[in-house]
Amino acid sequence: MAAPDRKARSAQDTLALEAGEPASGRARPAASRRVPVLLPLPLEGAYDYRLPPDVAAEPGSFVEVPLGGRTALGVVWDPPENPDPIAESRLRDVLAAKPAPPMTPSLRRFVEWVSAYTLAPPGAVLRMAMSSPSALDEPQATGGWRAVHPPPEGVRLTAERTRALAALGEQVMTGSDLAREAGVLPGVLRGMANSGLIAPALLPRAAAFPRPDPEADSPLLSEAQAEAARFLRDSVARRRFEVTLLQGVTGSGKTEVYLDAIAETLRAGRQALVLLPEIALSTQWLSRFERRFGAPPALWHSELSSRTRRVTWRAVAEGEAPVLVGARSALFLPFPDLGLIVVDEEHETAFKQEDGVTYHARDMAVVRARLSEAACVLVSATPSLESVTNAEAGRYARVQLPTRHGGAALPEIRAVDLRATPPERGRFLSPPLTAAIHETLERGEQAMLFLNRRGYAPLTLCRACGHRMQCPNCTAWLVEHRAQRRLACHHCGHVEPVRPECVECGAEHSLVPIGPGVERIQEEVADLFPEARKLVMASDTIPGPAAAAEAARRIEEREVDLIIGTQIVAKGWHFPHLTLVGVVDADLGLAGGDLRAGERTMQLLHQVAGRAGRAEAPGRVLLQTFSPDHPVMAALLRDDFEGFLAAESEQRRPGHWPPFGRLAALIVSSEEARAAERAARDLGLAAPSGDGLQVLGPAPAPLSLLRGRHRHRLLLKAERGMPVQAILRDWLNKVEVPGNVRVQVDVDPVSFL
Ligand SMILES: Nc1ncnc2c1ncn2[C@@H]1O[C@H](COP(=O)(O)OP(=O)(O)OP(=O)(O)O)[C@@H](O)[C@H]1O
Ligand SMILES: [Zn+2]
Repeated sequence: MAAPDRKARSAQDTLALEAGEPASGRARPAASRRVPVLLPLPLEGAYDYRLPPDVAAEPGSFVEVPLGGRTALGVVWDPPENPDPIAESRLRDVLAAKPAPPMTPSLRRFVEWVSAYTLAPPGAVLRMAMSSPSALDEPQATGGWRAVHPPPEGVRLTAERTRALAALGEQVMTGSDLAREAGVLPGVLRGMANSGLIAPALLPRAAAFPRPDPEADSPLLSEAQAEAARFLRDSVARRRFEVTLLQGVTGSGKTEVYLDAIAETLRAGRQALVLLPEIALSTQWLSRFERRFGAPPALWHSELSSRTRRVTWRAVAEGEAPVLVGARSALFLPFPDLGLIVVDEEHETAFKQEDGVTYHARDMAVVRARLSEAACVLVSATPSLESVTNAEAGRYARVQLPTRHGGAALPEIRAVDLRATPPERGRFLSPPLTAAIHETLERGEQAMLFLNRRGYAPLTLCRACGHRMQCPNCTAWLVEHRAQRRLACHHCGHVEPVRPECVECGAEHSLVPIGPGVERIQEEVADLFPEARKLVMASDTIPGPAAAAEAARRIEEREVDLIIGTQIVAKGWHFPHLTLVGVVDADLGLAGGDLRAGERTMQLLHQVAGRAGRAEAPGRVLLQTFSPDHPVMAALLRDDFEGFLAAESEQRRPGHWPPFGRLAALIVSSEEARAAERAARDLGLAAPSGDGLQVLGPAPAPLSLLRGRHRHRLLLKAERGMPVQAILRDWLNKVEVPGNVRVQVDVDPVSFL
């Protein structure tokens, strides 16, 4: 395998001590084979086991093996190129093979690739590919009841029993379904079973996922859409790895275009995977899919029940889930024949996983597509500089949709200069914005106010002593959530009640909220527009799919006049009656100034703006800003996303910043401040050097305390084409890090906190 070193190690070598077992194996007939088994544990590599002749397993098979004193599940891996075997006598036996389709070679290569790229142990990556261990067992048929024919003689048929037999007819039903449908108590069914009227039977295994029909209801595509769709269909039909960047203005109908590519994948009998950044909020997307294909897709995200996970995982492995829509973890599902991967809103930072195995799902989607000989489509109105650069270099194809669908115009974007027309004291909405809301509501249209901050106020300050309410576990202010009467840390979840007095100086009624969150804007709007029906959309008010669907319904059916929301309102929504978008603080994302602050702000504001005027009525957007001349604002006002990216490239290219160079971060953390600092210093002293390489830091992280851990950061910057992983591996090998310190490796970091 690529990454780990597989020095003579066996389950026994490392775990015998722990389990207190003697290191000797039982004698076995010669017909046994030696096989490497990768376990879903953070180990350096696969362990060797002996495969007894009566256990049928091949590379990819899921197997049970002894590990220390217990049994573990693993995957038979591929024989290493340079075997460095441990003694035959010390091998332990594979216990059994699981009745599940073996892991395909392409998924095994993917696990290795992700491990080598991210420096995560291969077993930690494998763990993501074994996310539903119970799916490896044969699906159990559910027990139910059938009617006995002919009914035994002399058994009394009450009205209830007759109803139950009528409800049952010729089918097999579960007891609870039957009782409900016949309107009888379970006791009635027990009596019927005792007297032989009904008998146990197995329910037929229902197809968990109906096949989406590629011809069910395809819309008439516009000329531009049809051309783009043809390009993607051809790409799918070539059955080889290709990446296409599908770039179209907001509301141009990109979704319909890639749904067409999914239809082509279905016709080819292959599977399609769609990655969405916020699957829980994608209710409009799901109903659109169902309309187009006459059946829902399979879903994959962290909130599925374990039963649904099991059924879905198994269906994917058996090729029974033709289209799967999921969060980033769906990349590790066992598709046997993946023909297409779509990454929608490819610019979204939500695709970066920050804990555990640190990977970027967009980038790994490209890798998975390559290893599966599949087409890959990256979709966005505001693509990342990474993807645009790849397209310009010819590594990706690029297809564009320059206009909105159905003749809708793009919204007009204007700045409100807060220096010239400030809000009243203690308020946050300027006169031009409130006037625009007024006009919009008068016309019976909907308005949306965007502020990317949850809660009431981001900072609570004591007027008497100047104390700022801070999280005890993090370098962060506590955010007031007035509705719940508490202060919360948005990093670790710490909450405390709002107190009448200052914790520092004891002064009473001296605490004042500083700055707005969406709750505070809602309060201001309630004051200004008491009649308007309002809806706050933030992750705490829209916690899941049901709430998102209900919010979307209320907006579509015009039960809402004014929407106040955080970044969740920027995502893909299509609200035909929404014509005004007001951005309360357009400068917000520019503070802090990490590498991509400008790009991200541009993308976010462009996406929010894109919610306005998507149907007949024209839309407009007002950006409240203190710096209307900032390049980001200027580009938004000129509607010049391309120009912005070009300028951004020119800034990053000379210094070899991504995507013109590579970055990798080391985050050193410990509950003990001194230990973290010392380890960071040692890593700094051992830092690699050379042409085209630079190490920045160590320095305390901006979030120098997070969940009670003290944090320091180092950043490796390398020119494109340098072997970053090998450099990192050498570097880490040089430094002994004590057990109470964790060093997290983040290749291609997105966050610098
Ligand atoms: N060919 C078509 N026929 C009928 N309706 C269409 C067609 N194409 C797009 N639409 C409709 O136009 C609207 C906008 O399309 P869609 O949401 O796909 O745009 P988008 O490019 O994904 O936008 P965004 O990037 O802003 O999310 C949707 O309501 C969609 O159903
Ligand atoms: Zn905290």
